[in-house]
Amino acid sequence: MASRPVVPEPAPSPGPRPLSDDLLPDSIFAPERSDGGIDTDQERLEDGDPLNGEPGDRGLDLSSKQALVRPSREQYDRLLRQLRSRMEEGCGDTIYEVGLGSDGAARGLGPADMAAAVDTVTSLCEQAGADLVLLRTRSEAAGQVRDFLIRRRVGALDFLEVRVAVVGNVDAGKSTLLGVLTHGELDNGRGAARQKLFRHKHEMESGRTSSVGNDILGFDPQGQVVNKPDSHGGGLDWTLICEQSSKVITFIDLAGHEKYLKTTVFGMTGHLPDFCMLMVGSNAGIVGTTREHLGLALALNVPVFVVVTKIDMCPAHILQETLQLLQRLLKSPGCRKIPVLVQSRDDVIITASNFSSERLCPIFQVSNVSGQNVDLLKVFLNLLSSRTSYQDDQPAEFQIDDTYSVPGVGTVVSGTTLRGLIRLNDTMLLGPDPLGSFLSIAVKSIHRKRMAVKEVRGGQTASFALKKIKRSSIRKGMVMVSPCLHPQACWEFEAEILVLHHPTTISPRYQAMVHCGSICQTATILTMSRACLRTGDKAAVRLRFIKTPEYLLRHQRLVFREGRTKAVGTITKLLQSSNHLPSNSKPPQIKMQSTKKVLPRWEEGPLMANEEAPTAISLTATQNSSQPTVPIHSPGVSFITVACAQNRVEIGVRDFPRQGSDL
Ligand SMILES: Nc1nc2c(ncn2[C@@H]2O[C@H](COP(=O)(O)OP(=O)(O)OP(=O)(O)O)[C@@H](O)[C@H]2O)c(=O)[nH]1
Repeated sequence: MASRPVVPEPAPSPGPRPLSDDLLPDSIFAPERSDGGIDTDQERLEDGDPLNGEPGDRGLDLSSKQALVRPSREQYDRLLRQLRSRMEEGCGDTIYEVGLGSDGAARGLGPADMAAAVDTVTSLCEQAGADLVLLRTRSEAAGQVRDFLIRRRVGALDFLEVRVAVVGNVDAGKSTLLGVLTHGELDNGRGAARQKLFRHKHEMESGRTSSVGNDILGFDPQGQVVNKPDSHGGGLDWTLICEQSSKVITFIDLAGHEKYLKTTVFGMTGHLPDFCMLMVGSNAGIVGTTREHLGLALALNVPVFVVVTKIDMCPAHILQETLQLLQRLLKSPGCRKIPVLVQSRDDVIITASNFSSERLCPIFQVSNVSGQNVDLLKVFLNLLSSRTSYQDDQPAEFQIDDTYSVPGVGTVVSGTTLRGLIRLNDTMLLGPDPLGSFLSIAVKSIHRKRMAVKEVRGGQTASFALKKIKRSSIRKGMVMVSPCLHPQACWEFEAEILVLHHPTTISPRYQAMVHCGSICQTATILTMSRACLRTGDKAAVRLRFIKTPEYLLRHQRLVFREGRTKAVGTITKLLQSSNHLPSNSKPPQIKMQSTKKVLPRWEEGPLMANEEAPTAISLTATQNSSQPTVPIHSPGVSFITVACAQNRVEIGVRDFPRQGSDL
């Protein structure tokens, strides 16, 4: 560790700088300041985002560029706390500027001061368990300014994870760019690079992505790409990549064609992307689903960056036209973005440092055939930080976005850990089933990106092998949560929605698909705060799922969609808890298995038999009982059959007075 300089001078702390005009790269996209285009200092402070490090430091003089040159012991400690908190905010990494202050003094440090400041930063990184990589050095009025990437050191089986959803119209070059990035080989302009990514035969034949695909790109602590395709099959060894990486970018490759829109919406909501990479073919321009995909990212508050492809084959004036159209679209009142054309490594560092503001929208221009600017995109990807910060002490929640049956392993579920920590052999509650119940389940093994691990944290994707459960019992949209959360499923909820598009009017009883996290189920509008809704209208609505109850959270974003009709919104209230059948449904066929060996008992609960004449009824189940607690085939009792443990169990449903539970 470098020695700690101790000289009593005011210690500033180089925190994230608000973007100023002179920092913006020269761009055809001059940011509009009239609509508050760039965050001012005042805005940032009002947002609760301190100008320099911790809020507690605000009253101290932390503004001098000399801060890192000769800090006192107390100042050093404060700088260390500030660095740790910035790394936490950045989910493991942060960009650190040396030689800049916010006190108005001329920028830059002389050689001796710069060397001392770098010593201090190196020492701080040692203390914080982080690696330091120089990103760039630039000359300013009073000397040099250096930008460093500081990244938390990770263990052999750990890596920082960032998810990027890849969207854009058909033929924009999405799969091709991912092939080029992850396999390190350029395209031939006729679809060679994308072949390695397609998962289905029909995709190989048609050249169209139809499913949600995952590809990974690993970076070592120095920011070098670690992906090395196998020389025989051209496949990637995910385990090797994860072992060598300090950061892994997971690309969620989504379909461009309109007929796969449902899958694309599911990818954007269910896979929880940190960022959205919108791809635009420079020759085709803003066509097809481009606007729709951009709108979806904006509706879900996912920061967007744009990659314009095929610049090798596009005449200059068409490229300019596409870029100008993009500028207009991004600056329009519906988007309110600040487009920034990225043309150099400096531009990359500036835009990456300020990208988390969600207002900035970097635009890259690349060729997958010549490889032009692909390296700039790689540098940018390495600098992206996850947006999901985690705390291990929160109760764990995991949302399931896919299920598998793996020979020799059994049932496997994949998805995203929303919060908390899940360890091997932990017991979680899996559900809800069609009756809104949750089942106790043990985690047999855990994989992150095909690599066996012992635990996963909030913000990380993972696959769990589960004990004693059939794949058919699990569906996308279910969750696994910590038992201490006492999860409840709900049939009905209230949401504030904004109608983005509808050809006519929406009124009560209208049905559409609700996408919320990995939930994807039709719901009916029961009531609305307005008589009818048209494009652009906002309303509070009450919705009811038509098939099964779901596990929802207040403040979750949702997309309400049917054909070209789209609304977005936020859940404001959860209305009904579990064990409520939908008003118009038959008793569901339950496939869930119970691992409990205890004899199921009568359970009280108000099930809605039908909406007109709600009747309190009750359920009973017997498991290999020679003396069932209820005469099973008595008149007036209807039956459904459920699987319960390894045995068939009959559940009788009949009219049953609320008070008389002593059957
Ligand atoms: N010349 C040139 N061709 C490109 C470039 N990028 C992609 N292509 C070609 O464009 C075609 C379409 O690329 P894809 O990667 O399949 O497009 P996509 O956006 O994934 O399309 P969907 O999967 O249908 O949504 C392929 O033939 C590629 O070879 C590029 O930068 N330059």
